[in-house]
Amino acid sequence: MILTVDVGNTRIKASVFEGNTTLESFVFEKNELEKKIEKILEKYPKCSDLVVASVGNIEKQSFLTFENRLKVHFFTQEDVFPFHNKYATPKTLGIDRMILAAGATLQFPKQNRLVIDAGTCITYDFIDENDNYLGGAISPGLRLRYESLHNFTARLPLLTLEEPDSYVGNSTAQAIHSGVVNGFVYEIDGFIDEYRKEFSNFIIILTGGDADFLAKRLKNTIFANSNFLLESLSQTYQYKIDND
Ligand SMILES: Nc1ncnc2c1ncn2[C@@H]1O[C@H](COP(=O)(O)OP(=O)(O)O)[C@@H](O)[C@H]1O
Ligand SMILES: CC(C)(COP(=O)(O)O)[C@@H](O)C(=O)NCCC(=O)O
Ligand SMILES: [K+]
Repeated sequence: MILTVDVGNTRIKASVFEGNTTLESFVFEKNELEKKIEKILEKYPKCSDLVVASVGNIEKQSFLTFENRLKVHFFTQEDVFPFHNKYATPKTLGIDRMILAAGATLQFPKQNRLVIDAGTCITYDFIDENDNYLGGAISPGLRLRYESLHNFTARLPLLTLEEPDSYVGNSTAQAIHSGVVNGFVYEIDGFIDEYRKEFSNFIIILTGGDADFLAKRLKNTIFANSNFLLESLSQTYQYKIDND
């Protein structure tokens, strides 16, 4: 039994796995890290490994306190991954993106794959059918768009996610919702269309905190799985054990 932990820039997500089966998933804030992990381990004392991917400001040291109870593995760019990394700056590639790419490679062998993670940022990651990780894109996520409109202007209010009435927003609030939500959807559909011009066939995996909201709004059909990063973390860890 293993406990996987994904430290994003907004929240921490965790899942307990028995083999490939997810037993339970959790979401919590950064200041609750230790307390929540303690609780999970109390409930699942059979966890033998704690596996972490962090792009947030929580470092390896925060997990060392658990080392006397179980094996702790904190993924870094130095680990073995099941793809050939063609990124020009592999040392600065987000570990979350590497885990997503690894999960896509292991779960969907020998095909082109595009992974879209709609979290704090939207990240796009493309792995071709020969398992070359090519790169992708990073853009502001849904909440980040609402917040930056407010933070970097004098007159725009801070709004929370709402379905726009139309793409022609007829008030300040509706114009913001249209710009953020429709812009978000158009961007993703636009990227997918662009990839289609170059690669005739590829599967698309959509994940992240906004995946479910997005999935029904995209014109492209996609496979949405909000737990894909944690599932990938469990599979990549297994891959590491088998290939180290
Ligand atoms: N309770 C919540 N708190 C914060 N963000 C949330 C919540 N529920 C949904 N979201 C959405 O999830 C996105 C963040 O996704 P998440 O996958 O948690 O990010 P990260 O992995 O970067 O921490 C935000 O853009 C926001 O719209
Ligand atoms: C792009 C990210 C900030 C996304 O973080 P997230 O939205 O998952 O919290 C993260 O993957 C990161 O810090 N990447 C480093 C730069 C890169 O991947 O090239
Ligand atoms: K992301």
